Amino acid sequence: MSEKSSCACEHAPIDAANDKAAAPHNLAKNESTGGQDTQSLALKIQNMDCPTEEKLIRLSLKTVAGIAALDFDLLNRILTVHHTLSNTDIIFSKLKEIGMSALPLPATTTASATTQTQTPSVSRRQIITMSIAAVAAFSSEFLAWRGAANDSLPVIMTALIAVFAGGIPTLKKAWVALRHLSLNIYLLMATAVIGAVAIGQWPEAAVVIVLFGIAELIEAASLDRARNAIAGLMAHAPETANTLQTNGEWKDSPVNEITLDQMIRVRAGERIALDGIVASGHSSVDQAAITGESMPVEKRTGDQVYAGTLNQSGTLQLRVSSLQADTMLSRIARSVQQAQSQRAPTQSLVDQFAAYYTPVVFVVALLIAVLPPLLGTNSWHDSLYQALVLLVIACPCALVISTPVTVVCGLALAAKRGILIKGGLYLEQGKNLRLIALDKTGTLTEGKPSLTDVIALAHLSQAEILQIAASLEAGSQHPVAYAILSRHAESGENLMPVLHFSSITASGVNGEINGQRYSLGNLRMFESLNLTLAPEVKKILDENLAQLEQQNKTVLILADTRHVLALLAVADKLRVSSQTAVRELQTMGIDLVMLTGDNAQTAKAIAAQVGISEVRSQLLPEEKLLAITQFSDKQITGMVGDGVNDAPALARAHIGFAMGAAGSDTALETADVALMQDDLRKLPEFIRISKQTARVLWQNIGFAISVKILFFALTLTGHSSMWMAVFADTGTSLLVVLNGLRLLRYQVSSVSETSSS
Ligand SMILES: Nc1ncnc2c1ncn2[C@@H]1O[C@H](COP(=O)(O)OP(=O)(O)OP(=O)(O)O)[C@@H](O)[C@H]1O
Ligand SMILES: [Cu+]
Repeated sequence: MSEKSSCACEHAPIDAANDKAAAPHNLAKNESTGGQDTQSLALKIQNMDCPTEEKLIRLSLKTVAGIAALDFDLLNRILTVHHTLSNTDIIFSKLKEIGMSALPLPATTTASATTQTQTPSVSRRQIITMSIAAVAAFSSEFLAWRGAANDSLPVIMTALIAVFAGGIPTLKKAWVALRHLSLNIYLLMATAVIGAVAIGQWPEAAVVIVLFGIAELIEAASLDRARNAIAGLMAHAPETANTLQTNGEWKDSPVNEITLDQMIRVRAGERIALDGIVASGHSSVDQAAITGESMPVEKRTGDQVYAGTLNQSGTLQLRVSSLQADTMLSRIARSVQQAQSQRAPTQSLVDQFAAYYTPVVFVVALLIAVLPPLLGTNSWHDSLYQALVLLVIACPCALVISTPVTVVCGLALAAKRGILIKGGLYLEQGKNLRLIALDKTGTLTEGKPSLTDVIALAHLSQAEILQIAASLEAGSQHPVAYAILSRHAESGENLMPVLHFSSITASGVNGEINGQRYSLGNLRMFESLNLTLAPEVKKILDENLAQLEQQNKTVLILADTRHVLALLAVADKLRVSSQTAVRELQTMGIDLVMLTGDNAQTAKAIAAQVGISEVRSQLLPEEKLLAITQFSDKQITGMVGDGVNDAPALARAHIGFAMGAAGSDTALETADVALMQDDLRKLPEFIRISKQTARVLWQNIGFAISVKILFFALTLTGHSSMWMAVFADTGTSLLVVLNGLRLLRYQVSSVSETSSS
């Protein structure tokens, strides 16, 4: 065998490198195509189930010039071909050659493909023919056991029926593999069966191939379940919605025909079909499908509601705010789907192991077949038989299949709980987190501060101060601006026009109102103005500043070009859940550090309230980034933020968590792990899911390897038979898949949940 024999079975490990290149973000331009625009063709391949088929497809498409990369999503049976071809017919004919029929999918709807109900992998016909094969195979074995010769006519006849009814798909796939000089489980099976026949072991041949066929069917059926774990996330949104027609009547229409800004009506007890803004009505909505949060949320006019969530009490009229493919629910499904097509580290490890394991066993089998008879220590017949048994256990199937199934189930479990993980890598790394840096505003606190004090230090009245401050803040997105603007809105006054507005990150805002230049911001900003203050003003300013900070408030200074005009103070509330989360994380042995742009006094006070001892305050965004860089050089570091102006720090951390992702697109996109709910307790929950996934992963790997070792030993000492090996091999595959699926039912019970409910 050529270089291909190094990747004998299943998941072709040589392709691990290609997979990196095929990751969607690296694809925009492909070097090998000289910068030409690469197009993507998404194909649904109904009979692409198993990693072996991935290998075959790669081999067969490798020869086509103009194909840049291949993306495999085996679980959803979607192959994405990135190419520069003007005519894609060649792809279809190449696939046909290896017995695969491909159906093109519109490139943008790969996500909604998950929403379609999948045709089950195992048809009724397959079950019936397999049953016939099973009966025939066991009759053959039975006849032989009752004393008929292994190569007597009735035994051969029943064995042949078994092979024809149950073995044809296996033999066919083996033939394709042979033609492409690739060694896979089907070829091994076929070799074993033909070998058995050659040495006159007809019943053995029949039983082996039928057992293998049955196991393949069961495995396909259980993979369906893993597949549905993700499709199940999408099953929640209804396919039709009650929409307002132009003639004023309400009519049910299919969701994919509904356009933006159309009005839809959702009655109590119905699921919402599309994302929208409540236009009228009042109800409580169960948002578990999106946030994993079990408590219903009150919704009234102006509130955002999501597709897939359950309207519990009143009728709601909504203005549709996103099309079916763009709903939060679709984006979650798409994100999980993308996550699972990227290989997790353990998977690459396992693939690498498989790359060595199989050829080694193959060589050993060869030696066992040839050496003892040549040395005269064993007969040709027995040696050949032993070698064939070894071939059966040469297949690392169980090992290779268990990892992706387990990871997918872990991802699906987390998604169900409102934790969106962007790749198996983060799921695996979660358990290794040693330090987590937390942003203060919007992460530990609610991020919705309210204005508590307005202290005039010059000639302006409180109302005038508020009006100037609010006008300046109108152009800012900062939570502080929100506090000032919402207080101003209550006064009913108008905002004044601002010229030359600028907003300085982590400092404040400035601009010109009625010909006068003003600035509003923290002490840093004020000091940069370099005002010379009269000693008595300076004294009053310092006293007030100290006093407000003593009360743990964030203080802003309003000044014009010559005078300090006022102090404004805002205070933010700690989230109730933060304290519990902090305690849980500390119990897990994780160090916590609070990073904030706010003043030292307030920062320290908030940290003390939640129980965090290490605080870094008055940080600029680049200083936050620097801190994260230092932390992550030393240990596995996580960073939690809202994703708005801490995106670089989130990206630098090993795992960047964004809070409240259901409300913010940036958060959803920048984070490695998006917590859909504004609840820090999702963090320990994520770590627990990560630990449980790792546990199942290693159980599976340990189990699969032990069975292999056991059979290796049994075979070398002449204690195993071929059907035992098949049984062990396929049985192991099955058990590891089922063990992986168990994750879906894992109860992520947490201390905080039981104590707070
Ligand atoms: N638009 C603004 N108006 C007034 N002051 C501002 C504005 N933006 C920032 N500041 C001041 O700069 C400080 C630092 O801001 P920054 O956004 O870095 O951190 P933060 O929101 O206070 O806290 P965290 O870093 O925990 O999110 C704020 O505490 C506030 O005093
Ligand atoms: Cu295999």
